[in-house]
Amino acid sequence: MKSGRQRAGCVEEPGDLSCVPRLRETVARDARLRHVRDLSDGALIKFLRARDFDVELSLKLMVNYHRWRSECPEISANLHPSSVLGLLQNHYHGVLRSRDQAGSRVLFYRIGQWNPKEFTAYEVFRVSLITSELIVQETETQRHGLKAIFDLQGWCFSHALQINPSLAKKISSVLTDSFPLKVRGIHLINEPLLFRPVFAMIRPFLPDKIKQRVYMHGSSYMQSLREVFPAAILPPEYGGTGPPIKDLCQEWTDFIMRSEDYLQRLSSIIQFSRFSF
Ligand SMILES: Cc1c(C)c2c(c(C)c1O)CC[C@@](C)(CCC[C@H](C)CCC[C@H](C)CCCC(C)C)O2
Repeated sequence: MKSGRQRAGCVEEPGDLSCVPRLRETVARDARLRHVRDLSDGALIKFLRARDFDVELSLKLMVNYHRWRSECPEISANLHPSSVLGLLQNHYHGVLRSRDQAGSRVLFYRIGQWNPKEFTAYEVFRVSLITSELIVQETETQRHGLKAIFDLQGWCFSHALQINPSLAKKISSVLTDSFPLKVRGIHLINEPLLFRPVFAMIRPFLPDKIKQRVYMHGSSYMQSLREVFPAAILPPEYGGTGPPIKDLCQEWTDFIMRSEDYLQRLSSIIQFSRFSF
């Protein structure tokens, strides 16, 4: 039997939107989140969708999200894109124009375009955080999560040196329980032997669920990547028939730059609040 709300046509997904006021009350009563100002439906629902409408788990995710941000000001205090424009202009990162067959957003990162003499790992991390904050606003992404392609061509010793155990921990917590996005797949391509010790540092912190979603494709990745993503959405450089990498990077950089004001607002909320954990 359909519920009243379904009949009225308000529920457009299996999750229960009546959870929103319940989460709002729980957050309002929680001392750890007393500095959180935005308790709008939109702000709460992304945490609920990320945890399949379990209020307890959504609350935990919210606490972790705010704690992570306050503990990592080097990454999250200034989300203004001007600080990472050089990376974006060097075509380090882009997002595919179309979602995959599961409705996931598909992001790609090209390590070879990161010059570690110019940008620290924290700044590189910030690029991911910026994109995550932008795509988490999309309802479809809240529902179907993201997949990331890491092209590790050009990974060298100077990159490896930047990844210390503390950063490895930050990477694993953002993948696991500190950001309201469902990570549906991490696809590593062109990974050199030199990447193994770095992944060995991150791996122990990952729960089995995420570990199982990390795929190593090696250097003959074209075939196996096309088994994961439709050729029509992949750029030709990765064996697809979609738009080329440079167009995708340009489009996403333009989108990030147009979102400057929103990102600036997000950072100031974090900068001026005092979280006490
Ligand atoms: C919300 C969210 C964030 C914020 C995010 C990622 C994903 C999937 C997210 O959902 C993936 C990338 C990461 C963790 C930033 C990584 C930054 C570092 C400095 C890049 C260096 C290269 C890594 C050593 C390559 C392997 C990483 C995978 C095992 C994730 O940032």
